Amino acid sequence: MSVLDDILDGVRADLAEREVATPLAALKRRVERVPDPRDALAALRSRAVAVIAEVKRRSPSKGELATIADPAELAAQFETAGAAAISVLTERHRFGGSLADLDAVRVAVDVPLLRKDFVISPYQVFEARAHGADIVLLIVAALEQPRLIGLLERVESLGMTALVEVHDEQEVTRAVDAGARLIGVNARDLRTLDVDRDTFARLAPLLPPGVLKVAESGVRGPHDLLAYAAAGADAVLVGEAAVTGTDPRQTVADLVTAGAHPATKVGR
Ligand SMILES: O=C(O)c1ccccc1NCC(=O)[C@H](O)[C@H](O)COP(=O)(O)O
Repeated sequence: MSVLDDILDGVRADLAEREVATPLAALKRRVERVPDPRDALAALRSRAVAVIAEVKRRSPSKGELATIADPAELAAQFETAGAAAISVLTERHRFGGSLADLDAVRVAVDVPLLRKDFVISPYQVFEARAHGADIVLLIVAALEQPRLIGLLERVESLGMTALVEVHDEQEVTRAVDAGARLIGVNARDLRTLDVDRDTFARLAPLLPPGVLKVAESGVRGPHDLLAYAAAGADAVLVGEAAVTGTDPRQTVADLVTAGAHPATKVGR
């Protein structure tokens, strides 16, 4: 069984429990009471290369990354450092995340929030909005095309932005055909979990003008951000480096500084 299949099994089991605990009708009522979503595309466009900093406790590739006792405080440090958006992993089994983390971070920061999970059902999209998310991750590899299109429409109908994640040329075609306006190229191979930073440079030229391009995974520091910028990234998503350093605020601040005026950025 692939890592993705294993993750999706856990996601389906958890989802079935939550659907019983909180029926969709109740979730929809909650959505009506939360403030409108923030404009994530505008926030990401406001920097030459925006930094999306991630609250990431553990991962299938690295195991335990950080003991994050207070995700709200960590996210506040990311925001103070200049992160344009904050990603919160909410998957439980392999990443140690939760919707409680999303709630805590929502209260602590004003920047757009990404619910980073393995979204396979409209229920999870309503859930993301009910818990204050502005952006929802849709992983092309986890979704048949009609479902990808349906979820993208659902995300946008709730005023949120979909970050549509791709790993290869075929997935780029599917994301573009689905109408994605924010596309993330993830350098981490979902079968081997290896990170190949050249994936972004290979796929970015296939993305149409007007699509905002996010380089996901493998950012160890400013040099990686600058390399992604040189290949055309509008934003980078950084998890491990942001949570494992001794000073998360400084780690993100250094990335933000590098992203403010990159010497080379394709497409600018
Ligand atoms: O991080 C993993 O091991 C992983 C494994 C399988 C599916 C997804 C995975 N990570 C999710 C992400 O996309 C990353 O958390 C994100 O891009 C940040 O990556 P990094 O900066 O390399 O932690």
